[in-house]
Amino acid sequence: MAPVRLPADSELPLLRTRVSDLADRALVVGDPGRAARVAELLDDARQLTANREYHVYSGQYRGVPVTVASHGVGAAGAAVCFEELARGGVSRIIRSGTAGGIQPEVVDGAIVVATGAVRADGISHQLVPTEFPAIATPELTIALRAAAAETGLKTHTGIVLTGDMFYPSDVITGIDHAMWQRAGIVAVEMEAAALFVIAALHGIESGAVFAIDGNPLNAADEAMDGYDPYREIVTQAVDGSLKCALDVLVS
Ligand SMILES: O=P(O)(O)O[C@H]1O[C@H](CO)[C@@H](O)[C@H]1O
Ligand SMILES: O=c1cc[nH]c(=O)[nH]1
Repeated sequence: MAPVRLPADSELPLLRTRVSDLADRALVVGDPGRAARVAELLDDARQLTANREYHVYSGQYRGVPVTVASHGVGAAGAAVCFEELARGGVSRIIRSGTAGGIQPEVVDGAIVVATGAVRADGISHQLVPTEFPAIATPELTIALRAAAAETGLKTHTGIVLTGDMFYPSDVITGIDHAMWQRAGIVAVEMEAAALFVIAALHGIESGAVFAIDGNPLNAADEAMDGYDPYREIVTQAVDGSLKCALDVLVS
């Protein structure tokens, strides 16, 4: 079955955006509030739609048309956003999000560029078997790493872990962060694997850059009791990673 491409005059069922209003390049973020803040950085920005967790804007960045869309928390809902953008003809998608550090040196305020993602999410296995790797487009990864280095913030590059569990249950811990630390995983988040897999299946480009908002193992806080992503040090890294994502999106 060839990847679906929708006609320009159709509307994406859940993003509720007309295909003809989409730019060729899209920045995706989890938080609708962050999408609104990114829209303020664009010229001629206009909000196309706000349906469920999906808030969609189009505008121009450095003279290049771009779309910004929020996808919410979790790979299954985010996959709807990524799939509809691809069906609508978007050919480059970059995710800019927050993530927790897994290696001891990956701490608050740093930027992480993902080379690929561990597929510990629930949706990507239903799209293609586990043996299929979740990898970012190498050219975008290299460009994101160079852009991150320019921010002056501490940056790391490597494989991230995409999981569905943010808060562990008190019955059993669902993700063995220490094991993934031993395997060299840099950071943990919840949507990148779905993006990389869906983009690969559609034959389009994808990349991801993250602001680190904590380190559950360093803090001995796998229960995430002390989680606070709204501190100034995290906001600076979020702004830095958004700028990297936009610069590479239009490069
Ligand atoms: O900051 P965003 O892009 O939402 O990304 C991260 O933050 C959320 C959890 O707080 C998850 O969506 C995770 O992937
Ligand atoms: O999934 C996530 C996102 C941000 N920070 C974390 O620790 N985990």
